[in-house]
Amino acid sequence: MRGFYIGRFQPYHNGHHRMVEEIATEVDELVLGIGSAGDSHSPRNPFTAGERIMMVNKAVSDFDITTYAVPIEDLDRNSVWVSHVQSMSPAFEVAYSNNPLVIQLFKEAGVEVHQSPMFNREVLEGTEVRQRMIEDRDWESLVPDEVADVVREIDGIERLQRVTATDGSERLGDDEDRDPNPC
Ligand SMILES: Nc1ncnc2c1ncn2[C@@H]1O[C@H](COP(=O)(O)OP(=O)(O)OP(=O)(O)O)[C@@H](O)[C@H]1O
Ligand SMILES: NC(=O)c1ccc[n+]([C@@H]2O[C@H](COP(=O)(O)O)[C@@H](O)[C@H]2O)c1
Repeated sequence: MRGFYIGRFQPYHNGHHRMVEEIATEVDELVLGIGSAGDSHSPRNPFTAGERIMMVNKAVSDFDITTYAVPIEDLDRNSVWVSHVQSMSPAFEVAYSNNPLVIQLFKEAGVEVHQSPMFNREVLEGTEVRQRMIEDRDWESLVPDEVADVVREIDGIERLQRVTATDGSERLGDDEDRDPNPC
C-alpha cells in the first residue's frame, strides 16, 4: 500500500520523523508532499522546495520503505486542491495528516485519512525550531542529524536570521497574520 503525507517541513523535525516512523509500520511506500513548494526565503518558510527535499530524503533513508518526495505548490482554491495533489503525486490509497483543513479536504474528496498523535508538540513544532534558530539557541536536538547537516550546508541559520531581521514577522508565527498596512 502507498501512503501520502504532506507538510511544509520548514524544517523537517523530529515530530515529522516520528510520524513517518509510525506510517512506515502501515505502508510499504510513502509519498512525502513538500507543501507550499513555491515559498522560500521568508520567516515562516525559509527553505526552498529543493532544500526541503534534501532534508527529507536524507532523513528518511533509515526507514525500510520506498519514499518519493514531491513538491506541491499552493493553490488559491481549496476546492480543487486534492485533485491538484493527485495530479502531481504517485497514486496513493491513504493520506496522513494532523492538519484539520487537509483532513477535511481529503475526506470530502473520498480519500481515506489517518491521523497520528502529536509527539512532544511543546517543542517539536516548526515555529519553535525556527525561533531557536533565530535566537541562536539549541535547535539541532529537535531535528534529525541529516537535517542539521543540510541546514549548515546551505547556511540556513544566517538566511533565516537575515530574512527575519528585514521582515520581523516570525513571532506572529504566520506571514498572513501580518497587518499589511501597519500604522
Ligand atoms: N510533533 C508532531 N507530532 C506529530 N505530527 C506533527 C508534529 N508536528 C507537526 N506534525 C504534523 O505534520 C504535518 C506537517 O506539519 P508542518 O510541516 O506544518 O509542521 P509544524 O511543526 O506544524 O510547522 P509550523 O510550526 O511551521 O507550522 C501536519 O499534519 C502536522 O500536524
Ligand atoms: N489550497 C491550497 O493550496 C492548500 C490547501 C490545503 C493545504 N495546503 C498545503 O498543504 C500543506 C499542509 O501542510 P501543513 O500540515 O504543514 O500545514 C501546506 O503547505 C499547505 O499550504 C494547500
